[in-house]
Amino acid sequence: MKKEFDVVGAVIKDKSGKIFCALRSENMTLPNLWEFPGGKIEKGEQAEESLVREIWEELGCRVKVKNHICSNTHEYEMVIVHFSTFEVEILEGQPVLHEHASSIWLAPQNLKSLVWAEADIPTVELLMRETKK
Ligand SMILES: Nc1nc2c([nH]c(=O)n2[C@H]2C[C@H](O)[C@@H](COP(=O)(O)OP(=O)(O)OP(=O)(O)O)O2)c(=O)[nH]1
Repeated sequence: MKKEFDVVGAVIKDKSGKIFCALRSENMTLPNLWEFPGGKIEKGEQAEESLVREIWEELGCRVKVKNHICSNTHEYEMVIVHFSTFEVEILEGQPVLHEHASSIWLAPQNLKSLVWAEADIPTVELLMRETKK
């Protein structure tokens, strides 16, 4: 049986509405794919708590979790990921890459120029649709 994980991802927007996108490094699972920073929800954690912890570990900044954006399940070759994204606001600091290979701030309409982890596509499409309204 495939392993299943609950995973949270953060949609961080700057003042102009650009979104923070992070590139998974070669030594991570799903290498060289773009994602929303975050990670697996650990036992006993709420999704929001995990996201605050993961962003602190991965990007060294303090964040507040705002609204839920999207939840979906994606079956990869090796694992099944239950993925939820939330908009987060930076309270303190700026993202510094501790684990990712690279990062970029992109306007929502340009998000599709990156190659995303497959579980992230529903969030990417929703963010792109929102700006067209
Ligand atoms: N963080 C994150 N993981 C994602 C995204 N999309 C997606 O499919 N994933 C997958 C990749 C991994 O299989 C899983 C999360 O793993 P991770 O390596 O980021 O999480 P983690 O730091 O808690 O894991 P670990 O290395 O401590 O085991 O979810 C995304 O946008 N952000």
